Amino acid sequence: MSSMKHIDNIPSTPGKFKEKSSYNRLRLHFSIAKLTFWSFVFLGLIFVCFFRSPSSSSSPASSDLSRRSLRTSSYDGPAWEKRIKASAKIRSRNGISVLVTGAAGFVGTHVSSALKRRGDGVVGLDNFNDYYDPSLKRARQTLLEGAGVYIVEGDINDVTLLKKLFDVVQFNHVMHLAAQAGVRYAMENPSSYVHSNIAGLVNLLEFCKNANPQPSIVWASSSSVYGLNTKVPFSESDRTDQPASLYAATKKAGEEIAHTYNHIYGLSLTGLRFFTVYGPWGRPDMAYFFFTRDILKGKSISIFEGANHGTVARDFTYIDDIVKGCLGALDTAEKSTGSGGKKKGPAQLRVFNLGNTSPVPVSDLVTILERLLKVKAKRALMKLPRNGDVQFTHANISFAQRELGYKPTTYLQTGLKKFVRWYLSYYVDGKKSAQ
Ligand SMILES: O=C(O)[C@H]1O[C@H](OP(=O)(O)OP(=O)(O)OC[C@H]2O[C@@H](n3ccc(=O)[nH]c3=O)[C@H](O)[C@@H]2O)[C@H](O)[C@@H](O)[C@@H]1O
Repeated sequence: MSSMKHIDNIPSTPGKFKEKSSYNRLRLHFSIAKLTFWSFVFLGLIFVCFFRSPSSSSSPASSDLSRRSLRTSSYDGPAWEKRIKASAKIRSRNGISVLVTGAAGFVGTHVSSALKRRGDGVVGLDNFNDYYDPSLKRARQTLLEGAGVYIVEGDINDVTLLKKLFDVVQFNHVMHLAAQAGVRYAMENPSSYVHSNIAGLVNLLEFCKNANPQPSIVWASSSSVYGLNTKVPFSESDRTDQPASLYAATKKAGEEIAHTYNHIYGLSLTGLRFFTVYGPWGRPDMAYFFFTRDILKGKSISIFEGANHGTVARDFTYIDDIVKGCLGALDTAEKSTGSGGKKKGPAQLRVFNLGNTSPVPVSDLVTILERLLKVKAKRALMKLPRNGDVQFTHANISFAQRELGYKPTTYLQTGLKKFVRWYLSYYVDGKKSAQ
C-alpha cells in the first residue's frame, strides 16, 4: 500500500537533482517489485506445465497426444491398490494373472472378459484417448467393471505407473493390446503411431525386462505387415519388408523390437498378426462399423476398388475367434528366462497369423449389411486411395492351428449378424449417438 502511495507521488516532470535521485530510487524499487512478480508468474507457469504433463517420461510429441488423452495416471492410495488386488485375484486352479493393456479397446475388452470368465486374474490399463468416441470406451469399461475387471487409467509410456502396478501385483503375463490402430489415420497423425506403437512398446519392454520375475508377453501385431506382398495366402515366413502405411511400419518395427528384447534379455514374446477383426463393441473407425452407421443414416459409402475395377478384399475375422487365439497364445507362452535385466538362456519368440482364411470382397460385405439392416446402401465406387490400404489380405493359419489350437469357426454373415444386433441395441435402442 505504501509503495503504491510513493508511486502515485512521483512528480510527472522531475526537476531538481534531489527530486531526480529519489525518483530513481523509486524506479529501482518498482523494477525489483516487477521482476519479483514476473519471476513468480514464470515459476508458476513451469509448475502448472510440469504437473499437467501426463508423465515425466512422455515424448516431445506428447503435448498434442496428451490432449487426446482425457485423463491419465489415476493411481495411488490404498483404495486403488485394493481394487487392483481384487481384480488380479486368480479364481481357478491353473489360473494366470494378466495385465491387459488397451483393455478398454475392442479386442482388449473381449480378451479381458474371457480371461476373467475362466477364473484368471486380470487388471486393465488404458489411456482412454479420443482417437474414436471415448464414450464407447467408457461403456466397455462399465461392462468390464460389472465382470470384476478394473481398468487403471494411464499410458504405457508412464514408467512410474507401470512400476506401481507391478509393485502391487506380480503379473505372470502381459497381454499388450494398447496401440494406435487404423491404417489411414497414420497420414493425419503420424506421431501418435510412434508414441504408442514404438515408444510405448519399448517402454513396456524396458519395464518387463527389468522385472523380477519377467512376465511373458503376448502382443498385437497386424496383417498389415505383409504390405505389398503378393504371395497368397500370407504365411508367417513371407516377406514383411514392404509396409504400405506408417501404421504397418510401426507394427513391423514392433516385431523387430520384440526380437531384440528376446535376444538380449530373454523375454518370452509372442506377436499376433490380426486380420481385420470385427464384431460387437467394435471400433467405429473400421469400415464395417461406419458403413453400418452411414447406411442407416442414408449417407453414401465409398467402396474401394483396385486398378481396372479389381476387387478389394479382406480376410475379416470375428472377435470370438480372435479371443480364442489370444488365450491360446497366453496358455502356450513359455516363461521368460531372464531376471532383473539379465538373460539366463534362450527364450520363446513367436509370430502367428490370426485370420479367417476366407477373404471376402468389400462389396460383398456391404451386400450382407444391406440384408441385415434391411436398407439399401448408397454405393460410391472409388479407386483405392494411396494412403496405406492394400488390395487383398488372406491368412494361412496352419502354424497357429498347430501351436495354439486356433480354429476360426465364424462365417462373415454370422459374425455380422451378431454385430448388427449389438449395434442396433447400443445405438438405436440405447439412443446413443453414433459419431
Ligand atoms: O488386419 C489388420 O491388420 C488391420 O485391419 C484393419 O485395417 P483394414 O483391413 O484396412 O480395415 P478397414 O479400415 O475396416 O477396411 C476394410 C476394407 O474396407 C475398405 N474400405 C475402407 C474404407 C472405405 O471408406 N471404403 C472401403 O472400401 C478397405 O480398403 C479395406 O479393404 C484395422 O483398422 C487395423 O487396425 C488392423 O491392423
